[in-house]
This record gives sequence, C-alpha cells and structure tokens, in this order.
Amino acid sequence: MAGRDASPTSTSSTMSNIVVQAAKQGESRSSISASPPHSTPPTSLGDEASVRSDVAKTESLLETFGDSSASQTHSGAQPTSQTTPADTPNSDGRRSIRRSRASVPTYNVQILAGTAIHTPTKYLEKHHKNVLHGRIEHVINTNSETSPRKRRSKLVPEDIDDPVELQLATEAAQAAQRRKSSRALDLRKEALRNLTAVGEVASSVAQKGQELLLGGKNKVQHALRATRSEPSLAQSLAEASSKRPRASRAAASDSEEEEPEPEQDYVKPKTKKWLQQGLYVGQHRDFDARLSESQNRIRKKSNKATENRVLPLPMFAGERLLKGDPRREYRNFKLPFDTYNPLPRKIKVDGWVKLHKNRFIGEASALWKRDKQDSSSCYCLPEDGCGEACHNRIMAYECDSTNCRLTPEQCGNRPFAQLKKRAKGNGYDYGVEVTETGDRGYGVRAMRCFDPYQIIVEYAGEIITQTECEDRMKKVYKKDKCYYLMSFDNKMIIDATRGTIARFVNHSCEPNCEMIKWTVGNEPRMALFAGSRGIVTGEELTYDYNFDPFSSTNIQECRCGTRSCRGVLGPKPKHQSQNLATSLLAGTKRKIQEVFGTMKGSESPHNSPKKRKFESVASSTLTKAQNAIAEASAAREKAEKDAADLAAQIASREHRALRRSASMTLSSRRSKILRKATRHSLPVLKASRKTTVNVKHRTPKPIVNPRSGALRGVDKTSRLAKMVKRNAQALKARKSLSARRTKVQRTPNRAHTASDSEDSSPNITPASLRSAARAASTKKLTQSKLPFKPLGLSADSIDSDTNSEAPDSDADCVEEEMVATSPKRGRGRPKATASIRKRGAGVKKSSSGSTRGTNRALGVGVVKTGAGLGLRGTGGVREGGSGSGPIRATAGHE
Ligand SMILES: C[S@@+](CC[C@H](N)C(=O)[O-])C[C@H]1O[C@@H](n2cnc3c(N)ncnc32)[C@H](O)[C@@H]1O
Repeated sequence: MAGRDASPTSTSSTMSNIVVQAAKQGESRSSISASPPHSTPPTSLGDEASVRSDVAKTESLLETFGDSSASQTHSGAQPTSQTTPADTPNSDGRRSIRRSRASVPTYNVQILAGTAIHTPTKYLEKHHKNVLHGRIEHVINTNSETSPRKRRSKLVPEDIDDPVELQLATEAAQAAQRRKSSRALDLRKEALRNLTAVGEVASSVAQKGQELLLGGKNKVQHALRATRSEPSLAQSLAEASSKRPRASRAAASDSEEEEPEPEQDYVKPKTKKWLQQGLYVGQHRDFDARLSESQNRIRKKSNKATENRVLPLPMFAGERLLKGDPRREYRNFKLPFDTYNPLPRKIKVDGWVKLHKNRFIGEASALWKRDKQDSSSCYCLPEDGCGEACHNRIMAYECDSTNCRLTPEQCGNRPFAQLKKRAKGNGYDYGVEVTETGDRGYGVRAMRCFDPYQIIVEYAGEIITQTECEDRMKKVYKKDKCYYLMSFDNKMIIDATRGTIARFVNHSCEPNCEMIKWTVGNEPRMALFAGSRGIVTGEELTYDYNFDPFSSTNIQECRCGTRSCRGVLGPKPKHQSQNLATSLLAGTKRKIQEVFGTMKGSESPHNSPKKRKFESVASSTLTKAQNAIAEASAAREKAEKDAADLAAQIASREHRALRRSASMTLSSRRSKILRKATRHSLPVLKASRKTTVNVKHRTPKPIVNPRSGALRGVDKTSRLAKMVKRNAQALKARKSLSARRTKVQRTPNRAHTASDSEDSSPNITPASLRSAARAASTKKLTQSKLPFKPLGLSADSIDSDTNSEAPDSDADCVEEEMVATSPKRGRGRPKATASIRKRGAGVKKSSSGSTRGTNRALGVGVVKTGAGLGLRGTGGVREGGSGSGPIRATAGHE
C-alpha cells in the first residue's frame, strides 16, 4: 500500500495523500469534526460503521469543499479527540488504513473538467499515462518549466487564483492540446502504416518489392518531413514528442539509432522515347537506311536545307508533291519492310528442290575443264583492303589465301565467302525470300538492305551438258511452262530447276541487280549482285534478261512496269546478210504483225494500257524504221546520180579540151592571141603553180597525154596556155566540189532537204556516200543488241528435231530465249577494254595480267517449238581479261 501510495501515477492515491496529510494535522481535524451538522457521533466504541461513515462523510465533505476547507483546516482548526475518527484506534489498537483508504474515492480531473466524456475510449489509456501527477504546485512548476509561459498563458485563463481550479484548467488545456497533437500524429502514423502495407504488397508481388517498399517509406518520410515544415503541425509534433513517455522516447531514439533514415532519392521510372515521339522521329529528308547512324548524322550536317515543319509527314512526301522539286530525285515512299511484313513468308513452290551449291550431273563433271581456268592474283596492302583497285576484284576473281596476301578480315573482296557466312544466319541475314508478283509468277524480294554491288544470292543448280539439257527439255520439262536454264561456262548449262532461289528473279528493263560470273577458287560461279543503287528492304530483285530473239514466234510481254520498258521479252531480228536498215524494217514489221496477231488471238483485253503502250511503241518504231529506210535509199540514189553527173561532166570537159587543142594552128594571129593570153595567164600560173602540179596528177590521162600528133607543132607556150585554161576550170570545179563536201559533212541527212534538191551539182563525193552510210548506221544504233550466235544447236535443227519427236505438242507453244545483257558493271570493273565475245562456254585466258575484263553470264536459249521443246545456245561468256561487253545469260522458258 505504501508503495502504491508513493506512486505518482494514480490520481486516487494522490488525493489520498492529500487527505492523509490533512488528517495528520490534528488541529485541522478538530475543526472539521466540530463543524459538520450531519455528523453522527458513535453510539458505542464498537460502532465501527458509524465511525467509518463519519470518516467517509468527513472525507466526502473535504471532497465537496475542496481546497477551501482544506486551507481552512491548514489555517489552524484544531480537531477534537473524540471527533477524530481517523485517530481513533480500532479494537486491536490500530486503525486499518487500508479499509479507510479503500473507501476514499478517486478523482479524475478529466472527468471533472468535462473533457473525458467526449474522449474516445482508445485514447483514454494514453491520456491516463499522460496525466500529470504530484502536488499542484509541483505540477504547475513543472509545467512552467517545460512549457513556455506564453503558451500557458494563452491556454489557461490568467484570472484563476485558486490553485485547484488552476490545475484543473491547466490539465484540461493540456488534454485538449494532447488530443490535437496526438490526432495529427495518429493520422500520420496511419498513413505510414497504409503506405508500408502497400509497399509490402508490392514487394510480395514483384521481386523488386524491396525497392518499392523503401521508396514507399521514403515517400512517407518525405511526407512527414513536409508536414513538419508546416508551422502548426511542427509545433504539435514537437510537443507530442516532448511529452512522450521517456521509455517510448528512448525506444524511439534507439530505433532511430538502429535504423538510420535512408536518404535515397526517388528514381523516376524510365519511359520509352519512341512511344512519345513516333516512328520517324529524327529522320531527315536525306536519311538513308543503308547508312549507319553516324554516317546519316554527317550527311544531315552537310546538307543544311531547312525542313518544312508544316508538312513533314509522311516522310516529306506531302511537301514533295506540293513543291515537285525537279532538282531532286526522290524514291517513292515505302513502309519499312518489318512494318508491313514482320515475318518471313514461307511460300512453298511446287517442284522446286532447293540446292545451295552447284552439282555436276553426268558427263558434266568429266567435261569440266578445270585446268583451263585462268588465275589471278592481287597485291593489295592491308590499308587498301582489296578495294576498287584490287586486281582480283577487277577481274571478278574472289580473293582467297592462294591469290591474296591479306587476311579474310582485311580483305574486302570475298563476296562468296561472305555469302556463305550469311547463309548460316537467320532469314534476315540471308536476305531474300520468294514472293508472288501477281502478273509475273513468283519473284524474289529483299528482306534487308544491300549495298551497291554487294552479293545477294548465288545462281546455282545442276550443271549439265548441252546434250543432257536437250534431253531434259524433250523428256522431263516437256510440259513445263517455265524453265530455269542458264548457259554457264565450258559449254555447260546451269539448270536451276533444282537450285537456289535466284532462279525466281524476274526480268526488268530497269533492273536493280546484275547477274555476274565470278571465279571462285578456280571455278566459275554465277551470282546476283546489287546494282549501283543498292537495294532497299522490300524491293523486288530484278536483272535484265535482255531477251534476244531466236525465233520470231518467241514473244512475251514484259510486265516490269518501268519507264523505259521495252514492252516485250521478245524477239529481235536475226542477224542476216541484208543491210541493217532493211533488217530493222523487216524485224519491226514482223514484230508488230506477230504482236498484233498474238493480241488478237489472246484473251487479254485490247484496251489494256500495256497493250496500248506496246502498240504505240511498236508503231513509232515502225515509222522510224521506214523513215530510215527511205532516207538511206534516197541518199543512195542521190549519190549514184551525183557520181553519174560528175562522170559526165568530166567526160564533156575532156572532150571540149581535146576539141580545142585539136583546132589550134600556128598562125601568127593565133600566136599573138596566145602570147597575149599567156601574158595574162602567167600570174595565174604562178599563183597556181602548186595547183598545176596537182592538176598534173589529177588530170585525166587523155588530157595530160593528148593523142599523138594532136599537139605536134604547138609550142610550149601554147600548151602552157591550154593547161592554164584547164587548170582554171579544174580549180573552179574543185572549189565548187569542196563547198559541197563541207555542206554534206555538216548535215549528213540533207539528202531530203530543199536546198539539196536545188543543188544540181552532179559530183558524187565520199562524203555523200558517208552520209548515206551514216543514216543507215544511225538506225543501227537503235538495235541495242548485236545479234547473238547460237551455242551449237540451230533453230531449224532443233525445231525440226522437236517437231519430229513431239509432233503432237500444243500449237501455241512458243520458242523463247532470253539473253541477259547487263549494261552495268560491277564495282571496279573496267569501262573500256578490248572485248572478246566468246561463243559458248569456256574461259578465255587473259592476254595480260593487267587487262581488265568482266565475266558475263552466258545465256542459253531454251526452245519450245510449236511441236515440242529444244535448247538453243546463245551468247557467250565474257571472261576476265578479255574486256568488257554485254553479259549474256539466257534462261529458257515458255
Ligand atoms: C526464270 S523465270 C522467273 C521466275 C518466274 N516468274 C516463276 O514464277 O518461276 C522467267 C519467267 O518469268 C516471267 N517473267 C519474268 N520477268 C518478267 C517480266 N518482266 N514480265 C513478264 N514476265 C516475266 C516470264 O514468264 C519468264 O518466262
């Protein structure tokens, strides 16, 4: 009990202390016992109840009157002995303090202050803990020490003099203050709890929850810091923390010491730029997908053209359409390949057996003249990297360890090795896929960009002999519509029916690729290379088949759709002995007749744009050819007429001269005349001495050597005079002649002009002949391809052959042959070199090591006649060292 009394935490004990202390003061007791009117004196000594009730009454009285009576008690009221029940010993001589104390009511100042009623229960305990204990004075003193006087004066009314009232008021004010601060604190703690819970949930969901939790905590701590910075809340917090129990404060400080507040900055999650900015962000008009980023940057910097920011999309196309800048050539806008076709399309082609490299079939292997292959070496330095000037590159030889000193990493001339490496990668590395063109069957499309002259794909398949090829045509491919045959080398043929994807590459009159033969490790190999423009992803790959006619019936419409489309994959006139103009006219006529005939018979509509285009091209070609023929024949006629006139003129002059000379006499009179004439003519003679000499040379014999006896008796002077006269005439004639020659040379086609028709000069000159020839040769230029030479089989023999063997074949089967001539040349290949056309297969040895040359693919004509199939060899292989010339590659097809 003593211990409990000493405890400052109990309000009841505090009040008991007060009462006990008051009871110990005997004087005050006496005054109290005398005063209350309702006190009942004990009826006996054992009347404990009365005594207790009396005590209780006294205490309740004290309670009721509070400190005022207490002060009175203190002031000196003397309690009487009989009225001091506390001092009255009990039966055993001792007063039970416990019992009397048990009856002492406790006082809750909060209840007294009227604040406890509204206090939520959950806060009561805390408030109990926070209630101040001890004497009022002590409490007041303590309060005044701990809290600023100013604040207390605000909270507690100053006009309270009574210490009890003052204490009550102070406690009420403090309680209110605590409520306020503790509420704010609780709210913050609740927020912290919530956020922590959120953080915990996040941590359980993701593995990075720990970070998020820290982030959440940090956030809360940030929030708390922010609230602290607010003046009103900061004050409340300060008070709350200062009034926290020491134990909890110590614990808090311990925990703070143990877990130092992490001062990590909140990291913002990263966002993807392209999501905000779009697909083409940052692309300038000169952007080239084939270049690297840095190269594009340099390119952009170098071109300072200001962009039109009003109409920049799509990819400047709108601006281009509006402005139509004629100085710049733009390529059509195309969606990036991986946008419209993100996955390679697997098109299955019936009957296509894939081969990745050449395979010799039958006798071809034995016939292959390996030893006859030429060799080449380069002497490039590592810094050159076998670039444009590499001898092997120029000769279309691939570098390897035997012919190049550089390592594969240093050397830039190993296209087939590069291709091999690429083939091991994925579809995009390989870079090509089969596609459907709609009107030209299958085709090949690029799945990536290719640099100019970069190797794309090898044209490989079965290498067969001509006999084997012919055999296959008659038996195996008899009913096929397309043939994949290309004349190769050594009189061999590549049959890509089983072969690489290159067999699907279509023809175009404006191709973006070239088919070139290279020598790789002493073996020739054909491959498709990118053209000078390079290839952009999604482009269809094409090369120029350059169909050369072998049969007039072999005509196929070209659907390449380019501006310079020749219209047909068809025939050209055969090379015959007839002159070029006639040949051109005949060929054109035949073409037109055939085409019109075909069109009439065909199912396609007459008014299709392609047909109309072809018709117009054909008719204009015909007109031109006719004009050329007319010009040539007119020039020839004129030349003949001129020659005849000239001859007549000369003959008449000679005749007149002879007559004049014969009629001359030795009369004096005539002599005088002659002397006079001689005198006048001498200066002419002198002036034209040189001319005279010429005349002597050019003078017809009869003039120089007159008939014997005709000049007998004529002195030298008279002869001279005659000669002078003739000379003058000849001079005049020559002048007129030279004038005519000048005119004819400048205007070779003047044969049809009005001035020419007025010119009656009968002289025929070499110039006029030349002009006629030139007129014909101008037309010759329109024939872009020289006539091909068949490999070994003549058309007639094949036709007759096939006719005899397959007499029941379709009547509308056509014979077709394509000779691919590539006008462009690979990088580093020479532009002007001596060219040797070689017919058939085989490699021509280079005449000298430095001679440049181009290897060209030789075409082989596949013939499908009206009665069957056949093979027609065409063109030749242009070899390195032999010079430049058209590539000839043929692939027969129906
Ligand atoms: C070697 S194949 C090319 C692949 C062929 N497109 C296919 O589907 O197998 C040659 C044939 O393709 C067609 N071809 C190629 N280029 C063409 C073009 N520009 N116009 C019309 N047809 C073409 C012709 O039928 C020609 O006979």
